[in-house]
Amino acid sequence: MRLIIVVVRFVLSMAKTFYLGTLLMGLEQRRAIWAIYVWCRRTDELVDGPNASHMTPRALDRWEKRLDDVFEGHPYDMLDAALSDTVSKYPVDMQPFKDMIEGMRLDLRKSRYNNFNELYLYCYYVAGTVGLMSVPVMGIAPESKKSVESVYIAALALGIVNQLTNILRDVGEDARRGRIYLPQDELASAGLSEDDIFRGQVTDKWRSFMKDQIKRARKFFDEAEKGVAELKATSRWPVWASLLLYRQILDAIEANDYNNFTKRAYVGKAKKFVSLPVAYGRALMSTPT
Ligand SMILES: CC(C)=CCC/C(C)=C/CC/C(C)=C/CC/C(C)=C/[C@@H]1[C@@H](COP(=O)(O)OP(=O)(O)O)[C@]1(C)CC/C=C(\C)CC/C=C(\C)CCC=C(C)C
Ligand SMILES: Nc1ncnc2c1ncn2[C@@H]1O[C@H](COP(=O)(O)OP(=O)(O)OP(=O)(O)O)[C@@H](O)[C@H]1O
Ligand SMILES: [Mn+2]
Repeated sequence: MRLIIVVVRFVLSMAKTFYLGTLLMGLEQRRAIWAIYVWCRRTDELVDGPNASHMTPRALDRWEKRLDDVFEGHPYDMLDAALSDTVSKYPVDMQPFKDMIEGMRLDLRKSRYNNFNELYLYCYYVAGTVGLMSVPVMGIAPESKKSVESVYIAALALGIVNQLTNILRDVGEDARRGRIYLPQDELASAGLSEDDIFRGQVTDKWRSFMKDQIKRARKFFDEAEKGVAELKATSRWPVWASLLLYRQILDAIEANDYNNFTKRAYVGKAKKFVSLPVAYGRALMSTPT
């Protein structure tokens, strides 16, 4: 019984949903995705984790130097070694890794974004990069007729929109940390001030602003969906799973009547569970065009 509980909890948490989805992959490929995931998680923990208050640009410089060592085949610990192994087996480029570190630097010094261009750049650094890192491991289907570039554009869109969604979900939480990721110019045109965000009242102005933000995010999801079919068959399931799960957070924000100040938009366990076979079905149906 205990084992069953452990297994069910494991399956239901989000990170593990990716993991479950990767079971169709071969061991080597799954290990490679895992190694990239762990490196990303650790990089994020530097600025988001328990020791984040001690984080300095210098420490990020050291982390970047360590990345150079990993790519040169000189890992510092076992988790690094998994990434060294990955980059020796797959044509993974170092630039997106460097860009993610740059995103963490940006997050340290910046807490406002003037317009969507600036926000887009931040989302690229911290999440679009994940898409670029993953494609060389997941692989493009040999029968795909689309350009390699278009697949990367879709992967980029998925990373970016996951981050946008994360930002839309966490408006209240971020404001309590003094951070507003939403584009200032768009807030202003909607007649919203920073104080409105800090006060956190769900007004009609706020609802209307949020509707536009969600609409834009969905366009990115649509863009990303177009690319999944071009991936190798075994990679489509985890990507569909993560796409569907993240996309449903937008629905959950709507269901909360746009109260992302004090209510966390949450995809319930039942919906998550259903998403897995749905993702599986889509993975089977979506083949390269
Ligand atoms: C199969 C699959 C999804 C593979 C990707 C696995 C992988 C390497 C994930 C790394 C994710 C990570 C830890 C990134 C660090 C930066 C970060 C935290 C970004 C945010 C994720 C949200 O998680 P978080 O736990 O931080 O949430 P909280 O803030 O704590 O609430 C992000 C929003 C980004 C996640 C980005 C992706 C999963 C990109 C996925 C894109 C692809 C796999 C490309 C797919 C290819 C095509 C052609 C569509
Ligand atoms: N039901 C959900 N609805 C919306 N977002 C979720 C849900 N579950 C998880 N997430 C998001 O996905 C991210 C990754 O999930 P993950 O399972 O890695 O969480 P975690 O913080 O590592 O906690 P745990 O170790 O307990 O699983 C979470 O930080 C959260 O932002
Ligand atoms: Mn985070």
